[in-house]
Parts: sequence; structure tokens; C-alpha cells
Amino acid sequence: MELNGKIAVVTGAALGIGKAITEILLKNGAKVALLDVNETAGKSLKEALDKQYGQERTLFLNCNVESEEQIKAAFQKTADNFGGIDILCNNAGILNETTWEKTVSINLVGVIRGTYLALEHMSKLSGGRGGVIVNTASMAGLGPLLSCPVYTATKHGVIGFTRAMAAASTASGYGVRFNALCPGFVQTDLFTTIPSKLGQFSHLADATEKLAEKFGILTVSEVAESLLELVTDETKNGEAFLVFPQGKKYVTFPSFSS
Ligand SMILES: NC(=O)C1=CN([C@@H]2O[C@H](COP(=O)(O)OP(=O)(O)OC[C@H]3O[C@@H](n4cnc5c(N)ncnc54)[C@H](O)[C@@H]3O)[C@@H](O)[C@H]2O)C=CC1
Ligand SMILES: CCCCCC(=O)CC\C=C/C=C/C=C/[C@@H](O)[C@@H](O)CCCC(=O)O
Repeated sequence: MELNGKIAVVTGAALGIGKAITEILLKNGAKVALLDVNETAGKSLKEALDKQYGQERTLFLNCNVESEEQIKAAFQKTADNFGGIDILCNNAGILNETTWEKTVSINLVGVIRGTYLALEHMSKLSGGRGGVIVNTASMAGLGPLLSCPVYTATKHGVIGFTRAMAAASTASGYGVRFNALCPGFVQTDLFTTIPSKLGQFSHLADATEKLAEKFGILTVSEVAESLLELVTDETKNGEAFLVFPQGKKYVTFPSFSS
């Protein structure tokens, strides 16, 4: 997919991986709606991006992915302002094993909610142009992270949802591709605040720290480069793309077809 002039929505766009995704999409010619609950960071990022790309290329919209109403309004504003939606990056996520219901609500329910509402604009069956949806999962969506079982569950859920939606889209003719981005540890606020977020599993923080030392830590730019690959390569649908410091690969799952 050629990105020039395409319209993208990124959730959790104000900081971390979402910010890097926003920047790489802009660099490659897309217009981007930045959705985030952090209004201060979001507005300050938009100001910086306006200087580099011009104020017509971005929109900042205060939007909590836990709210159906807010997502609906943000997508409508994006479509009205830019003329449709071609790309959705469901990226917003948290790690908190104490307020674990909120972790499920943002990381998994938020992705499902965002996807269904975006399809109303993107699916060829409802007058859209088709496009691509990339969900930020995690390496913890492919294998268990012992210090955060609920976070692990949400990321496994995101990968399962993405793969099923890809198959549903092909079978139904939505014209929308679905892929999951699965990074290892990444240098962001979410990663650096881990010890205080593990709740009843805080005694396992050291084990996770050792794992991060063993695997290494990615930069947000490395993750954004991989996102770009998933967005632009039109052959990719239903993929889980594992990205870690030693390299990246498309994950092979067991096949149950005879
Ligand atoms: N940092 C890491 O090691 C890894 C992170 N991930 C995933 O990447 C995604 C982004 O994480 P990071 O950039 O690391 O986190 P971060 O904490 O640096 O940034 C997250 C952004 O999402 C926003 N956000 C949080 N809750 C929101 C909500 N309810 N609605 C809208 N926006 C919301 C925050 O305000 C923030 O701007 C998450 O889904 C995370 O699970 C995946 C693998 C590794
Ligand atoms: C608690 C930190 C979460 C940070 C946010 C993430 O999403 C990072 C996820 C990164 C890596 C996950 C790795 C999971 C690996 C396990 O399934 C297993 O392969 C580990 C094997 C143990 C070992 O090799 O020592």
C-alpha cells in the first residue's frame, strides 16, 4: 500500500510506540489522527508535528478507547476532516495487574471496539475503501510472561482476534487486512514503570528484568519500522509479526486443516 495521502488513525498516539508509529506514517506521506487520553502530551506532540509537516496533516483527538461514544466521535471527526479512514493502528495499551479489569478493558475490549467501529468507515461492505488494521499485541501474546498473567491474556486475545478477523474479512469481502505487531521489550514509560504495576506478582519483577536483559530492549523506532512493513506489504493478512532486538519474523502457527 502506497502511503501518500492515506488517512490513518493511531490510538495511544501521544507517547511511546504510538508516537513513533505516528511519526513514521507522517514521514511516509499519510495524514494521521492522533487519539489519546493524555491531552497534554497529545497537544504538545501535535504542535511539534505541525512545525515539521504543517497543521493540515494531523488531528489530535482526546479519546479513551474504553468509551464507545468517544471512539465513534473521533472516527467520525477523522473521516469528516480528512475524507475517510484507510489505516487503523489499535495501539493504546496499559500494564496493570492490580486494576486488571481495566487492563482487559483497554488492551482487548478497546481493540475489538475500535475495530468494529472503524469497519463502519473502512469496510467495502459499508461504503469504505478497504485498508489495513494493525493491532499492537506483544511477544507476551505468543508466550507467557509470568509476572503479568492478565496482560499476557489480553495480548494472546489480541492475536486471536486479529487472525480471526483477517479470515472473516477475506471470507466476507471487507477489503481490510488485519495484522498483529508483536514486539519484545521496548524502551517506553510502560516498560520502565513495570515494578509498580505487577500487584500480587511483584515478587516476580526480577525474573522479568532478567528476561529483558536476556532478550534486549528495542527502541520505538525499530517497532515503528516493523509496523510500516505490515501496513505497506499488501500480501500480509492475518500475520503475527514478532519483533525483537535479534531480528523479526512472521510467526508460524499450527495448522488444523487436513
Ligand atoms: N513497552 C513495551 O515493552 C511493549 C509495549 N507493547 C504494547 O505497545 C502498546 C503501546 O505501549 P507503550 O508505547 O509501551 O506504552 P506507553 O505507556 O509509553 O504509551 C501508551 C499510550 O497510550 C495511551 N493510553 C493509555 N490508555 C489509553 C486509553 N484508555 N485510551 C487511549 N489512549 C490510552 C497513553 O496515554 C500513552 O500515550 C501497548 O499496547 C503495549 O501493550 C507491546 C510490547 C512491548
Ligand atoms: C512485564 C513487562 C511487560 C512489558 C511489555 C511487553 O509487552 C513486553 C513483552 C516482552 C517479552 C515477552 C516475552 C515472553 C516470553 C515467554 O513466553 C518465554 O518465552 C520466556 C522463556 C523464559 C526464558 O527463556 O528464560
